[in-house]
Amino acid sequence: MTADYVSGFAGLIGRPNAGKSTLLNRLVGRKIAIMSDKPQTTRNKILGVLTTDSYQIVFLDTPGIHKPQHQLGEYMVAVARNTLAEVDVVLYVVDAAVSPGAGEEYIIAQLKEVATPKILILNKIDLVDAATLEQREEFFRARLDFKAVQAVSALAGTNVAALPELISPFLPPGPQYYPPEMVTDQPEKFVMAELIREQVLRVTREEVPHAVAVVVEEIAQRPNDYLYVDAVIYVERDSQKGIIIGQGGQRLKEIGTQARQEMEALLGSKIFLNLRVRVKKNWRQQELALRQLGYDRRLIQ
Ligand SMILES: Nc1nc2c(ncn2[C@@H]2O[C@H](COP(=O)(O)OP(=O)(O)OP(=O)(O)O)[C@@H](O)[C@H]2O)c(=O)[nH]1
Repeated sequence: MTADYVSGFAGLIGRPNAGKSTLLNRLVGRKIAIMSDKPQTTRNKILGVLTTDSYQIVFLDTPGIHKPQHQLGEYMVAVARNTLAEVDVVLYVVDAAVSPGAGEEYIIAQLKEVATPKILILNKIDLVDAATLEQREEFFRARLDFKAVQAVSALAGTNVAALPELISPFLPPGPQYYPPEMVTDQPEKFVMAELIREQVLRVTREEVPHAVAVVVEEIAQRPNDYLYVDAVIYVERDSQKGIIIGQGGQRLKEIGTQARQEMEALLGSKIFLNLRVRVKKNWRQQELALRQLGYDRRLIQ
């Protein structure tokens, strides 16, 4: 690792079907984004990590941003926008084979609100001719200021290798957040956290807004094929803690039971879930995600 090492976060954004997962699989070189068939109501997920001798790029999903506001609630839109503002660079992936419509205009409007450097990725060039590609580039350039535009075919792998070199100039000096051998994060932890969070939202409905984060702190193998899972539900206020726990702990019990059953179905093993609720004012998803992997950003910076 060199003294001028850079590392940071690249936020991926794009309409469903633009090819984000395919691109990430190409970039990081392994099948990832395992939750892609779930509705995109999730918080940012770390999709993958690309580590070289001179930089480390952590790819973050920015879910929700492509959805119309009324489906999401203002809070979620604000969270998505905060992510875009917090990452070091935004990768906007578009399907060059289709004419940009209202969905793209919506994303463009969101991106206009943030000052983060943006890179446009025109995907699926294997399906379009040169004139169309030029038209698409003009369309997007006329609407947003991009630091770079790269035409790729995520499926065929064309030009994908050029992307990291376009991204790395926008990363600040920083440490390797993740061990170099780690291609993706620990997906099972993220999946489990997500399953718990879904149950929290389901059981509490409108009472607790989306101010909930879940961190799976430990997964341990126990005798008789049991997996011990230790998880914390973070909320921002004491009142929210009360809502989640419920009368006599009833709600927390329901959340835990449902989440455990889903985990068991997904992982095919028996699970003992130890679930707690903690109040943490102004939690930030990136910090929690790093913590989930055993890193404390405050300690390593
Ligand atoms: N021809 C062609 N097809 C592509 C390319 N990249 C992705 N696809 C296809 O487009 C479809 C959508 O790709 P995904 O990677 O799942 O898209 P996504 O943006 O992750 O979609 P969501 O999960 O809905 O957000 C899949 O059928 C891919 O095989 C490409 O470069 N060329």
